[in-house]
Amino acid sequence: MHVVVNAAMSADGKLSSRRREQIKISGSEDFERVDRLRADSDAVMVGVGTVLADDPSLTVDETELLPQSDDGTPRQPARVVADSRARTPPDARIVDDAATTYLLVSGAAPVERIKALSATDAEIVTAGETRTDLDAALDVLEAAGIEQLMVEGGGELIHSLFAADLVDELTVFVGPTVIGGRDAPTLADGEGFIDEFPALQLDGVERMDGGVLLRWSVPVSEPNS
Ligand SMILES: NC(=O)C1=CN([C@@H]2O[C@H](COP(=O)(O)OP(=O)(O)OC[C@H]3O[C@@H](n4cnc5c(N)ncnc54)[C@H](O)[C@@H]3O)[C@@H](O)[C@H]2O)C=CC1
Ligand SMILES: Nc1nc(O)c(N)c(N[C@@H]2O[C@H](COP(=O)(O)O)[C@@H](O)[C@H]2O)n1
Repeated sequence: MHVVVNAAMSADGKLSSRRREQIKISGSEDFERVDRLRADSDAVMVGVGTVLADDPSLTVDETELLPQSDDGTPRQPARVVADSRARTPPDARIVDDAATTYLLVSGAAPVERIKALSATDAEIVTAGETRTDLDAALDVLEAAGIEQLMVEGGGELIHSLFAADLVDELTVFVGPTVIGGRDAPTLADGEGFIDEFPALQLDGVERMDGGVLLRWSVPVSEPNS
């Protein structure tokens, strides 16, 4: 599986405000690029923090970019939520019938939450005891035919993916604004690294929407000899 993390951040590295409300950082050119990246991916993933904050649909707007299903309708990429305790609301847009949705829960998810979500069309994948085991869960997705996985955030999930060495590419739009706030989400939150910081290779820099798009890849780490 190829994992591409994509996000938009302010010039000071924030994904949204301290109120955790979605902020429009990208301009039209970047949003069109994101739409194409979604269309080129087999699935689009977020953490449940993003679902609770933004209620995203994660669908492709330009449906001409999509392949056709057997019934002739455009086939949207699947949606994926890392959701250890099954906190996704059953009426969230991400579990509507626009696309297949996988909810990656852990063994700690309360039975009544799982029951409520089982009434939606979402497929529930259990991996990990108290927190979603991303390595194991991504293996399940790969077995289901997901070869390119796009991850849109937020900062907790992105940190965990780097910590588990699961990221292949990182694209970041850095927009022309300052959000500030010590508690505002950043590109990689979680506990943070104190050594063995993930290394990146810069593959491209492009001016866009008054900001800049940075394309990074994650070099394959050499096994210890
Ligand atoms: N500017 C941008 O491109 C984007 C901004 N955002 C913003 O990010 C914020 C949400 O980000 P966060 O609060 O960091 O939440 P998040 O979206 O990263 O979700 C974190 C949650 O995912 C669940 N989870 C399950 N397994 C996990 C694992 N192994 N590792 C980490 N988390 C796991 C946990 O419940 C955890 O609390 C919102 O304010 C949203 O607007 C989100 C996506 C894109
Ligand atoms: N790429 C990008 N640029 C911005 O300026 C943003 N605010 C975001 N936010 C993320 O986009 C997702 C919303 O998806 P839908 O449009 O509802 O499909 C969600 O994950 C936001 O946090 N992204």
